[in-house]
Amino acid sequence: MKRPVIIALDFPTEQRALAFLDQFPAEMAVTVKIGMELFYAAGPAIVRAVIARGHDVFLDLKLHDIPNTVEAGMRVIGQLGVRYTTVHAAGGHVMLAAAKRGLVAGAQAQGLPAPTLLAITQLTSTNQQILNVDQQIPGTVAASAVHYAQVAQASGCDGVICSAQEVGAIHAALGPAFVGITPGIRPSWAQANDQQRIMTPAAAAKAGSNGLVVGRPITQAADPVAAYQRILTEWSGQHE
Ligand SMILES: O=C(O)c1cc(=O)[nH]c(=O)n1[C@@H]1O[C@H](COP(=O)(O)O)[C@@H](O)[C@H]1O
Repeated sequence: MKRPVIIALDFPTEQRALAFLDQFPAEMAVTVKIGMELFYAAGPAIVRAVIARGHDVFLDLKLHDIPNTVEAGMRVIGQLGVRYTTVHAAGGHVMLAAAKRGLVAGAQAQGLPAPTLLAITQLTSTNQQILNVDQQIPGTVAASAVHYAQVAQASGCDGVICSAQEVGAIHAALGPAFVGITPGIRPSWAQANDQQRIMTPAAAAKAGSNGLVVGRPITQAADPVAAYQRILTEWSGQHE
């Protein structure tokens, strides 16, 4: 299976996002994540523009609403030609199953392969205090992440978004084929920012992560292409 280093294209405008991508050699296809900031600013047009340049798109809109609304939203996302998309596992079984149904129906309507549906378990910005006090969920963050992964798998999701700190436990509980994509990645030379449950690319690879999501350590680097390649080398070096 392809193990991508997914670049989080967290920019406020289409111009800034495309100018960032212009720094990469034309023949270098990458996987980029378009999240709420860029999508709210530039809509489906930026998704199509990035795909037209030959890149894979992970559309990260983290749907969480009543099942009917999520199913309808996913039907539209399924028509865009993206490789991955996200939903919140906290929405529960009925909503997650509706998300999968909508995504598959949308892709089929366009004759496209269905995107990989990834459920958010516990955000990498969540710590023990947020879990126990704000969310009123007892136990550890890791136990909650594994639980949400079980709900996601039982509902037809293809994998989860989790911290690399939990991906080993999720694979142990649910099998290695269930995809675990891990943000909260910080090379030793980068700042943590607002992330709480972080890991280096090498440690995430050893823990069994199926793909990294990396934003600021690449997008805010003085030389983003060099930063991307440095992370790629650290990450893929551990898989050989
Ligand atoms: O769904 C995500 O991609 C996501 C889930 C999560 O638990 N934590 C997390 O950081 N992300 C996203 O991953 C990216 C991380 O960006 P940096 O912290 O700049 O590397 C952002 O676009 C976040 O929205």
